Amino acid sequence: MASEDAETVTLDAAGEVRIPTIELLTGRGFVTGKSGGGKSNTASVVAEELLDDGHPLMIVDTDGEYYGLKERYEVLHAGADDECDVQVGTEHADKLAELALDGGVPVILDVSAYLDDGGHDIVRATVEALFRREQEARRPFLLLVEEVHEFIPESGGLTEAGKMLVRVAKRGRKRGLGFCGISQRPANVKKDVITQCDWLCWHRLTWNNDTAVVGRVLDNQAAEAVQNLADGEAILVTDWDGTRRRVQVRRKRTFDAGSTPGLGDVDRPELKSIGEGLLGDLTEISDQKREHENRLAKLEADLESKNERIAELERELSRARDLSEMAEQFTRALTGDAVSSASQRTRSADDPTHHELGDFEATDEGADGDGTADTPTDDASTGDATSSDNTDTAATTDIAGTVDADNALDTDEGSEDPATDEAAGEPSSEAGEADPIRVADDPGGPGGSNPDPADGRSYADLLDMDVVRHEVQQAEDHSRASPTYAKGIIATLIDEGGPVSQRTLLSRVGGSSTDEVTTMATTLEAMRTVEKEHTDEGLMIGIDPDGVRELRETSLGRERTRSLADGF
Ligand SMILES: Nc1ncnc2c1ncn2[C@@H]1O[C@H](COP(=O)(O)OP(=O)(O)OP(=O)(O)O)[C@@H](O)[C@H]1O
Repeated sequence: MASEDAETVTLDAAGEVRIPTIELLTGRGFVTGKSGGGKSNTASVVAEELLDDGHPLMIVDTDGEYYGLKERYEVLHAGADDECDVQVGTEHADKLAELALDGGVPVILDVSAYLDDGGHDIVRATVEALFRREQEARRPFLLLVEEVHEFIPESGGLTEAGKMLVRVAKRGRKRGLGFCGISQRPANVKKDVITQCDWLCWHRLTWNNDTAVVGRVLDNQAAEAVQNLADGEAILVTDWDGTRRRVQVRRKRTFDAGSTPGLGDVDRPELKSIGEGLLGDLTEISDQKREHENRLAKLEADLESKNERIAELERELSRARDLSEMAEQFTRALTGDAVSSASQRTRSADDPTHHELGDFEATDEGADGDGTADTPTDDASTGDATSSDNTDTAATTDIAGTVDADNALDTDEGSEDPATDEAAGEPSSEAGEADPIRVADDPGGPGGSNPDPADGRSYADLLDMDVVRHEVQQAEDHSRASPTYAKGIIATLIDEGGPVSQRTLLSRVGGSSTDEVTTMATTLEAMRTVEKEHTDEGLMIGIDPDGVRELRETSLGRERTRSLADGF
């Protein structure tokens, strides 16, 4: 029966144990007793009494045993289990607090089915929301917490939920927020909280540690008495009237779910359903959360697929880079780099200072084995590609006819004036003075230009090439001269380091007349190894640098083509 006096609630069947409602709602209580002692029944009686009078409360139900209240009262059963009116998470905390405090809706926060820390999380969030909201609401409201030792243990640290409950226990009263902890092991509950309570209900306790707590909080007589209490019987201590009495709490009127194993296995009574309107707000939050989670899942899936696409594109890019690099190497091989690498090989292999005329007369191995002998026609096809090299302004040869590659390169880079380039044949006094190892500046005229200053080749270097030897051999073959006549002319031109007159050549290489020299020079000119020029001093014959360079380039080009072809 509901209390006749709205100012009090009655805990016993006889109606003699009355407690001021306000003390229950806003005070701090502690109900304890060993398993089966009757503490849950007592808590349910308190709840029934408050609900009878229309007072709201929230029960943190750790074992799913309070839903029986719904047999008589409209209580919102919120939790994780399907049997609950609504499934809630921390996102519902504010709404639960609002419904409870502003709407006056009694709530069972059933945390029995949450996994891991889920129960503590929702307790923390909801109690925090209640505490915050009570700042404004100031509505007398009782928070009942089962198995409170799990949240506020005597030893060990407090979880966030525990800290929040301690906060309510210590400061809730001023806001109208009452607190009642329930535990079967008082020894395990933080003593600060127990000793701060305004009302305490000690059911049967038998464990020494627990009765010792009774002894400390009350006295030895109580510690002795508490061990012999019957089911539902308790020592009730109330601060507001300073009394301690032995009472028999009545049996609760609503369904006793505590005596059954679980939510699903019980033959449940008809339970009062909570209004659809109340659930609407909570389910809307659930829908929003589900929508949010779906959106998040979709975004994560999109992100994953984009990451996969990025990885795929990166792989493609890497492959493209490899191909591009390959193509670049191929292009370099077909163009400049092959020339320069060939030049490098030639430079490192040849020591120009050791080129003797005897080398030049060595056995000719240069004839192409494949029958594609270098011809003047072939030479012309590559002549343009390197003709610009012929613009050296201070081309000089050293003692052995060697060109200093670096100096020549510097000079080459410094010559930007085409007019200067055209005058390349003129002797440069500066160049001659600047470098003591050079004994002959470019004298101009036939053979006066260095054939290839850029890569440091001397005439001897160039003429020692197989291709040139081949041309010289051809020249000899096409003339009636002695087999070494052409070589003799070339050797003399190299030895002299510049153009040589027809007569000088005759005296050096011998022969019946200058006509013989002229004929051979003409043949060599056709082969593009020498060039002739008629001057006041008579016919001057010199090395044809352009021709020799073209011969060389053509030969290198062929080498390159052959090596690339071999590579495929
Ligand atoms: N006031 C009471 N009068 C008669 N019997 C009672 C009373 N309180 C409890 N009981 C009996 O004791 C049983 C256990 O009660 P209750 O569930 O309240 O104990 P408890 O201390 O909460 O136990 P547990 O800690 O295991 O939940 C009840 O099912 C009931 O049979």
